[in-house]
Amino acid sequence: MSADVGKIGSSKQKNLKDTPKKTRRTLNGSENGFRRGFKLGAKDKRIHIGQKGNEGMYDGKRRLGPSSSNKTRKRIYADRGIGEEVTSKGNEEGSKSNRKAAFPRKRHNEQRDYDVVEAKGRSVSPDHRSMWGSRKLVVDGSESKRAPRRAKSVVRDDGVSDVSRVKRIDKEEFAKVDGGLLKKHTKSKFDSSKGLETGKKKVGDKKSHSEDLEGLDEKPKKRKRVIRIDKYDISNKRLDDGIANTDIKKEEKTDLEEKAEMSKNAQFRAIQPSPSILAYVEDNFLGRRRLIELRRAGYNTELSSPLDNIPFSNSSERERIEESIFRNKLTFFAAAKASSSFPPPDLPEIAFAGRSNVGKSSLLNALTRQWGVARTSDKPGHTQTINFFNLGPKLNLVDLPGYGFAFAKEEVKDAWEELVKEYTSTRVGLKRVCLLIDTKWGMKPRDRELIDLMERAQTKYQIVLTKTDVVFPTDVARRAMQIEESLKAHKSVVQPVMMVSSKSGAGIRSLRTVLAKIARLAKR
Ligand SMILES: Nc1nc2c(ncn2[C@@H]2O[C@H](COP(=O)(O)OP(=O)(O)OP(=O)(O)O)[C@@H](O)[C@H]2O)c(=O)[nH]1
Ligand SMILES: [Mg+2]
Repeated sequence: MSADVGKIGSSKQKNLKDTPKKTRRTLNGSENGFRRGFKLGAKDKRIHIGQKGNEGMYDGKRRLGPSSSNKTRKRIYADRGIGEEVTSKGNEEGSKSNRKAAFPRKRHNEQRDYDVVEAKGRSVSPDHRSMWGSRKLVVDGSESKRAPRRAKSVVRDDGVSDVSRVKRIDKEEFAKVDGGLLKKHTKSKFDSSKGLETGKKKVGDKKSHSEDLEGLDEKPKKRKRVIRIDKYDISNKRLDDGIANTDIKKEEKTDLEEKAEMSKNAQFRAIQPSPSILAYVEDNFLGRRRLIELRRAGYNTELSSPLDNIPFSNSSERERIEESIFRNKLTFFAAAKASSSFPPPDLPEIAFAGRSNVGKSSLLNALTRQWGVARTSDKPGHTQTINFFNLGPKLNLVDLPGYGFAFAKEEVKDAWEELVKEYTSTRVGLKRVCLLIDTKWGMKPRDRELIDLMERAQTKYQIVLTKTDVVFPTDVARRAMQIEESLKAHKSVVQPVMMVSSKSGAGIRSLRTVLAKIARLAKR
């Protein structure tokens, strides 16, 4: 019998299979010089604890008797047949020193285990319970030998997970481990999975048990594919060479783009604005300004667009506008989606063109101090038709849809652009196109396209820098200088470049003066 103690043979397995489940439980174990055994008889369903004395009893009602007084070794064998008694002589001799190391005299550790193993509310004597607290799996008689890896699969091959198995052990107080036995491990906590892992490491002769377990493992165990990554290799080559290469190329590309962008920036910074432009910027408080600076200069910063110095948009306040033509009421009278729906050119017209969101509609309102007549939005593409406004008996103002980026379909945007091109190149009575450029971003290819078109059509146009309040004064001057330089050779452009901010009101008065002059000089 002792020779069979630790062996998990296929014959044993067979026996086990043949045996009814409930009566398969004969357990034995050894620990700390104690000997305990549980034997469940086939008829009386009793577990006899201890090899010789068998003082500890476990009956069908889950009651445990007192522990073995002779303190023989305790070991649990789950694979014993009904009525079989198990000895573990080999264990006794083989590994006393190991056991000492594994189970030091720390009673408090054992005590922890006791609390966990309760048989349905009934108390179990510490000596018995302690052996359940352990999850050490002993396959061989020798504890000091390590269990083969297969032992793990043996435990799991019966289709019951480790966790549920241990739970069952708790519940029934039996170790039902095929071909193995549970042994006390003083250090183990009652963590089922952890406990089994620990046991797996410590038990068994690897070679002999691999052979023994061969029959049990009919299916070849699938090995998980392990991707080994060299922690010092930062190239990521092993994962995907292709991806790494494209990434590098992309990075190079963006680097080049950045350099180009940087060089553009550097070019812009290198621009030396003329003293006249700088003086104009300073006089009109263009660019980003502190409120305290404006206050010191005598402007009322409580007003909207304080630099325009006109508090409200009612008619009495509008009387303060220096140019009489802009005191008139601004009235919307036509919207056109196609050239066929343009109104007759009865009055001279001044149009406002530019990219979407550049501030065309806002400028119309700022010039006339009539907020909300031309609708504005922070969403590019708000104005989608050519909108005609009348400003008194002598002038019409025209708000054009923007081009470039907008929240609209490509076809729709193309249609707007075509409409703008048609209007600016063919419209009779069009006296000037104010081409608005965002001061921060400067001129874009689409702006140049329109310029080229107006040059061909000999339409007079003037550049107006908008949103000057968001950049530094020197940058406003630089941008004006840059554009003036780039358009020097153009014939239809009207100098100088105007600079405004609808928000602060800076430059609005100057623009009014220029536009009012056009109206005065225009012939019907
Ligand atoms: N900071 C600042 N923001 C401005 C200025 N002018 C307009 N804006 C803002 O810019 C956004 C666009 O203004 P719009 O007047 O609707 O621009 P738009 O050119 O008519 O735009 P589309 O009709 O889409 O072509 C709005 O949120 C305005 O408040 C300005 O001078 N300074
Ligand atoms: Mg608009």
